[in-house]
Amino acid sequence: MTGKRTDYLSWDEYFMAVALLSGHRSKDPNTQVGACVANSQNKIVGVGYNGFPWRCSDDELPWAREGAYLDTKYPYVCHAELNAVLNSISFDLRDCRLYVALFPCNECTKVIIQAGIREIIYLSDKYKDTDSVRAAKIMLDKSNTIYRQFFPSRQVVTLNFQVD
Ligand SMILES: Nc1nc(=O)n([C@H]2C[C@H](O)[C@@H](COP(=O)(O)O)O2)cc1CO
Ligand SMILES: [Zn+2]
Repeated sequence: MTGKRTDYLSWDEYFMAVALLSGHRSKDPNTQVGACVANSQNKIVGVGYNGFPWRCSDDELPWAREGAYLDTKYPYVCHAELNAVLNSISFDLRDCRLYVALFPCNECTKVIIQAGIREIIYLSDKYKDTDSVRAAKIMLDKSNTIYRQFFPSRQVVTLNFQVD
């Protein structure tokens, strides 16, 4: 009997929680996505969330989902996965895992594969019926990149700023 805590976070829970926490930085009013890249030593090497590019003001670009293409967020927003890869401390993410709240789109999938990431762990696949996600899965299958949905054994992780 070591007295060790038993309810500590698993690695999967920990990295997914970091991804979700990062998503809380997103200004997107509809979908907040966070991503976290972990290496084979279980060290975090990059995090990101969906947002507009550097120096492109959140107050000037639109967050709309509908309307003329240029008046929506879609042409401008950087996806969480892209930011996590670009923010990472190493250019070479060979054998890393990417934790992300939402299944990657086809464009991020290209970046993920080219960076050397070998496994994607995701929570939601809410856009699975889109051609973007279909194309993503075609590329992931062909490149032998593993993807698996994460089914947590707990529903909530609470953060309390009040510590004693
Ligand atoms: N995997 C993803 N990572 C992301 O960061 N996003 C971002 C782009 C948008 O800012 C938002 C999706 O907006 P909506 O279409 O659900 O209102 O999430 C979207 C996807 C979906 O492919
Ligand atoms: Zn994407």
